[in-house]
Amino acid sequence: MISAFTGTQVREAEQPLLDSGEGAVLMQRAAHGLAAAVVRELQRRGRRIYGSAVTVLAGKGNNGGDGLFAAAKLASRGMRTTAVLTADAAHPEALAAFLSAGGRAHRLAPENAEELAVLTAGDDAIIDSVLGTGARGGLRGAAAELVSLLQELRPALVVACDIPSGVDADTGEVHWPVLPADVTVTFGGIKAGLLADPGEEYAGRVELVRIGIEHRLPAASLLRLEAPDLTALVPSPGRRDHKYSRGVLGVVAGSERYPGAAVLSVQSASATGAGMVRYLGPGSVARHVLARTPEAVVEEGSPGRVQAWLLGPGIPDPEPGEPDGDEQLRRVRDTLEAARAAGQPVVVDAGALGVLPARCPAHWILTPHAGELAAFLSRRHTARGEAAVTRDDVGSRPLHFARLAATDSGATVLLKGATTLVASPSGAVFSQSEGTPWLATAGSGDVLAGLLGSLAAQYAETAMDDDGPFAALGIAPEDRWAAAAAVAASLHGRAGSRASDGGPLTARALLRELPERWPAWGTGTRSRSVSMTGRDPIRHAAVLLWHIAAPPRAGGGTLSAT
Ligand SMILES: NC(=O)C1=CN([C@@H]2O[C@H](COP(=O)(O)OP(=O)(O)OC[C@H]3O[C@@H](n4cnc5c(N)ncnc54)[C@H](O)[C@@H]3O)[C@@H](O)[C@H]2O)[C@@H](O)CC1
Ligand SMILES: Nc1ncnc2c1ncn2[C@@H]1O[C@H](COP(=O)(O)OP(=O)(O)O)[C@@H](O)[C@H]1O
Ligand SMILES: [K+]
Repeated sequence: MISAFTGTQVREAEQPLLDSGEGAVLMQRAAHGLAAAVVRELQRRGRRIYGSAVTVLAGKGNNGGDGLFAAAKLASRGMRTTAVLTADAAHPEALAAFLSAGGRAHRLAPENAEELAVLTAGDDAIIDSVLGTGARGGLRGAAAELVSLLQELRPALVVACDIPSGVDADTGEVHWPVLPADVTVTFGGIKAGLLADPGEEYAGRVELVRIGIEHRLPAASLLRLEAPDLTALVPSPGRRDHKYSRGVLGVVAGSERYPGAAVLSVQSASATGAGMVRYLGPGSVARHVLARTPEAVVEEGSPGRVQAWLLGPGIPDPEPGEPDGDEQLRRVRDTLEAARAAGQPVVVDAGALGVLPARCPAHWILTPHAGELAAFLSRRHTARGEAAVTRDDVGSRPLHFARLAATDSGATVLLKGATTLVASPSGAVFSQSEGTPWLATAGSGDVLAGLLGSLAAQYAETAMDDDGPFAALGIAPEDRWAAAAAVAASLHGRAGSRASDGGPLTARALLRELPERWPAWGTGTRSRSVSMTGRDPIRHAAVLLWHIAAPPRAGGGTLSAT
């Protein structure tokens, strides 16, 4: 699992060492890691180190100090080094070290910004050390102009020091302009803003350099599941399990207008391990569902026992002033009441988001995209006389609004996007980013909803217990449903990347990829390996053994009929 921290958390962890006079040592470690990353990246690209040119854009704080010390180290390896000092001052010791290593320094001013941009853009590498965790707001004045020009000139390699300047280390909010990095070398702890959009988009590959403060860090502000976590968390049946004990999912989805969402979500749930799927909806939709998933059970009256519910895919939003006008929405409301009384987990998607009560339990998982989250929050805010929230607001501050929705409603909130964020009402957040933009295709969210519903049904009985797999990974009880949703987001993203293979994909192709790759999600997808905490090796071994013992599936096959 990858842990990420706010800038404040990292600074607080550093403080005792700064107080005891070890700041210079920390900075040397950071600079050493930064210089090594530049060398590695140039070598990866087949560039010689000796004689290549690197420019450091250095601000006046410690971030600039890191960059100047790193450039001094690169100068001593024979690189041609230039510093562009973006402020009226620079870290004095670092600048002295840089100059005595043979570096040349220019002071940036409005008059020379264009000339320096052209000079710098042709270099083999640029180090962005203008602003770090001490930034307030973004680049201004000549520094903003220089970076805007550099953006257009597309430098060969940009390595950001700690965080791309202009990205908020705590939230991932972006103050433009920002120079997009190929690599961000971050110190002491990964900054949360590197794993949340829009900041993540500017960070490139993230590398963590340990500087000796790691054991002082508090609980992470943001977590990301990795392949070994999925291995531990994806459910697999015990030898004596039967279809009811494996988890039964009830689905209220689809409408005359959008029958496909019911088809896809039921098929997805059925293909991803639920022991049984019970479908509730209009007869015409049920016929489509059965045509694709004959193993689903269509319920006409009150359904048999279920462990969890999926409500809402393909159900239109409630009409203003007439929330109960629609037959499916009435079912959703009734089911929500029954599920609350029974303590059942519920996945709430699309139209069902419009009929939620003011307070929900944490085992209800909402799955909005940015537009749906904006509408959800706006309904609540305007009812209290507060300002509405737009889709753009959510797009520029997704971490803030996902957290707000979770704390305000009490539910777990999975906000879909390029990076999917899952906020627990406790404030903890998971961030998963294994997908591909090709996943932005109609029906892809319905597949996610079915997958998450299926997992919720399988997790409902015992997985959240203190001797279950989430506890074994050190996940706090109040954050386990958020982790469950993160498992779904991760599997969905990985399946999407495989189904796409760099090209367009359909929701049907995504469906085929999910179960086929069930045992092998961990391999071959982009993952940022940093640190793993508290994995239970015994359970891990047991799961692996099950996968080894399971017969290989036929190529392209799914567990359900297609
Ligand atoms: N504290 C430490 O000992 C360590 C800190 N490290 C580095 O230090 C950085 C944090 O250093 P600082 O606290 O000096 O913070 P910064 O280097 O981010 O810069 C803060 C300085 O920039 C100014 N400033 C803030 N916002 C600005 C803006 N929008 N435009 C222009 N100037 C602005 C401030 O007035 C302040 O002088 C980290 O990101 C990391 O790179 C590392 O060297 C590891 C050890
Ligand atoms: N640019 C992107 N990169 C990666 N994944 C994306 C991107 N855009 C959307 N997705 C994913 O695709 C899915 C789309 O869901 P949704 O918007 O509900 O679509 P629909 O309602 O049409 O099924 C979500 O899982 C989301 O995270
Ligand atoms: K920086």
